[in-house]
Amino acid sequence: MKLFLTGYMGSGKSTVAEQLSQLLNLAYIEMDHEIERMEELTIPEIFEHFGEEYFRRKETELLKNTAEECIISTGGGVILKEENRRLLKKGVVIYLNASWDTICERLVNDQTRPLWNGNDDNKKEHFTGRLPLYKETADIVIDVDNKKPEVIAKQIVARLNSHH
Ligand SMILES: Nc1ncnc2c1ncn2[C@@H]1O[C@H](COP(=O)(O)OP(=O)(O)OP(=O)(O)O)[C@@H](O)[C@H]1O
Ligand SMILES: O=C(O)C1=C[C@@H](O)[C@@H](O)[C@H](O)C1
Ligand SMILES: [Mg+2]
Repeated sequence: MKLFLTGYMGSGKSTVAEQLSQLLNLAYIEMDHEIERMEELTIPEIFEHFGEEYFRRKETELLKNTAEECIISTGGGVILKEENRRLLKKGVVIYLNASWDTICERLVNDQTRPLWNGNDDNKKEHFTGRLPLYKETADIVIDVDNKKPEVIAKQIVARLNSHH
């Protein structure tokens, strides 16, 4: 079983992947970290030197090479490419649905996400524009506002048990 965690920047994919990995005793892969490790550069550096298109190609390559039995914490933009959305269908896609207010609270001082920039209107448009893609790709939707990571992980396990 391949479990993909999806959601906007700051929705908690990386945090929840770790909790879920303990509960299910499954290894987890953090796509952003893997790409940073392979490229020997940070994400802001990759975007700065090679551009977003290059980063997106690396994401697709990595998606094609993920192991069968694991949890994959995806990058927030993985749902942008049609090809990626098709690759996600090979596993169970769990969308962490966070509200705009929650995302803003969590990312208020964040400097590590190159696409979290501009004024509030730009950011909100970016967030809103992606929501249909997260929804369309999801097998399971988990609302994450005001929940602790361990609660979210337990809810995911419960939903997986009732998911066929
Ligand atoms: N359930 C939660 N409750 C409170 N804070 C949380 C929760 N989940 C994550 N956070 C905090 O929110 C921030 C973003 O979380 P995280 O890095 O896991 O998000 P992400 O979805 O992996 O983002 P990205 O797509 O940019 O990698 C972190 O500071 C994390 O500690
Ligand atoms: O939402 C996005 O497009 C991104 C999210 C992060 O996880 C990183 O993959 C990168 O900063 C791009
Ligand atoms: Mg992350």
